[in-house]
Amino acid sequence: MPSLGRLHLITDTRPGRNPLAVLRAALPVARAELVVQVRVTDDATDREAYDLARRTVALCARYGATCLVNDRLHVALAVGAAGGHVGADDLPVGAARRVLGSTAVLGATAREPDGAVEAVAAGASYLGVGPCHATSTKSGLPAPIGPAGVRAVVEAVDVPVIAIGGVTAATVPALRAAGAYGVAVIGAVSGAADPARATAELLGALGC
Ligand SMILES: Cc1ncc(COP(=O)(O)OP(=O)(O)O)c(N)n1
Ligand SMILES: Cc1ncsc1CCOP(=O)(O)O
Ligand SMILES: [Mg+2]
Repeated sequence: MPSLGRLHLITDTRPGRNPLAVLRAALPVARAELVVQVRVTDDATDREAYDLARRTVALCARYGATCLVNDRLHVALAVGAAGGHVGADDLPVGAARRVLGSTAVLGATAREPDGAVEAVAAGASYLGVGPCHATSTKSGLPAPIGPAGVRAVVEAVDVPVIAIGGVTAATVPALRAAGAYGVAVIGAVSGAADPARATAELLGALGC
């Protein structure tokens, strides 16, 4: 399996956002260091998810970036994405691994060490850990775990830990110091006035 990029950019498909424009800005800056996770709103149709994922796979291929699909693993397979990401409301990790096959990238959401160890045993190749900080991008989340919560998971597993939730360039150093391999963001890039510059700042903070 090729090495995982350290900056995960999750698409923002809420009304008024333009995920493909954001990707066109971020990809030339981050190239192979970028993992794009196609995440659509729950009310999006599979056809809408497929169309965005298909275009994202093509864009990523131009820059050597990796494309993953959130939740909808049949869409990941249909567009030839490198893999997918699942959480508590999605297919269990073991089932997701069977769907995607042994060589795919499979991310799983974890919040504490026990869940993290279980996810890795079931076949996760990286963990998305959070929310690290407060965020308004996703509702219904539990309290933030902070860098200390990230460290607890890092110490329990031997796969890359990707910190998520309210991550900005300013909060990256503490997350890296806690052992995070990389970070996943939505707002820090999609909500930025200049997404290319925001991408460069995140990469700089990650030491890439
Ligand atoms: C890298 C990364 N980490 C965590 C998540 C959250 O996944 P999940 O808990 O399934 O929530 P949704 O994103 O599906 O709403 C993620 N997507 N990516
Ligand atoms: C999908 C998800 N899962 C945990 S936090 C989060 C949202 C992250 O978005 P942002 O980077 O804008 O806080
Ligand atoms: Mg999910």
